[in-house]
Amino acid sequence: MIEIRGLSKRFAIHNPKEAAEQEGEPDPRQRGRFFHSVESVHLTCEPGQVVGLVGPNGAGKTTTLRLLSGVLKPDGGSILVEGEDLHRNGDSVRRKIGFISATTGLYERLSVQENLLYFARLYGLDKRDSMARVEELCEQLDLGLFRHRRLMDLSSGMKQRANIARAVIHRPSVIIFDEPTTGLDIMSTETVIDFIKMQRDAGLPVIFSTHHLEEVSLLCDRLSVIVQGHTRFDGPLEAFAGGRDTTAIRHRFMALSQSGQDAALEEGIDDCADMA
Ligand SMILES: Nc1ncnc2c1ncn2[C@@H]1O[C@H](COP(=O)(O)OP(=O)(O)OP(=O)(O)O)[C@@H](O)[C@H]1O
Repeated sequence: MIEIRGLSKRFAIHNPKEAAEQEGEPDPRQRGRFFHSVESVHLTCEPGQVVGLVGPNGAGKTTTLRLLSGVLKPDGGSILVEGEDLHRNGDSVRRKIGFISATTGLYERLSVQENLLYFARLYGLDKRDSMARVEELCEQLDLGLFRHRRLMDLSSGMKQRANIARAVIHRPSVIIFDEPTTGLDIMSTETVIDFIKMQRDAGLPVIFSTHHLEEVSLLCDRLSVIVQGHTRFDGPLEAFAGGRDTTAIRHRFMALSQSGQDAALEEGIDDCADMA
């Protein structure tokens, strides 16, 4: 199980004066020398559940997932993974996590198989187990035909599938994927969606961010909506829009995004009354 409570993260602004003088609506998250990327984020994901993390551009999804993966350190709040505090037991918790984002990458000059074997060795898998794991993941992610090609010779969809294989080579017990299907064609998207379902069916908690509400409707048990650094909804998908209808989810999402932005501008934000 993953539990995030009251998470916050701010970044120092390179040029605070110039940023404050920019044209357009001022961003209420810029205060003094800091930009408060994540201000109050809550999220729960049980084993065998898929949680969709959604929000407008710049809402704080990637920052949240990077905090959750241990890549960034929070300024406040807590992250518990299977009852362990990420920032007290960093190494042990990070080993439990399979994380991909736009910045996690592979060695371009190595083949898919060479990359996977390299990362398997880093995680301490023995030779036979590493090979078995590579076979298994190449089959699950439909990479068999490309496993001996160098990364630099692959399309972005194939690279993303190889990237996912790398993220889970060590059999993590928690899956965190940042926009796993962005830029993928229909076939690759299907492969990634099926892979997420496989992880869920194996009893793992899965959190992924997306802009595709059809994926939310198809995959998610719970939804977490972030607007301007604040969680505005965290609960079962059914409670969000009364079902799985994509149009209803879209309407509710649009309304929540607008009211979240208005609330952020007015300051004094209360956490969402919808939270279940
Ligand atoms: N290192 C950083 N320094 C300063 N600001 C940052 C930094 N990282 C993120 N931000 C800001 O924090 C806000 C949230 O960024 P984040 O990437 O988490 O949003 P997001 O919800 O993932 O957006 P998108 O949907 O566009 O990917 C943005 O305004 C971004 O510019």
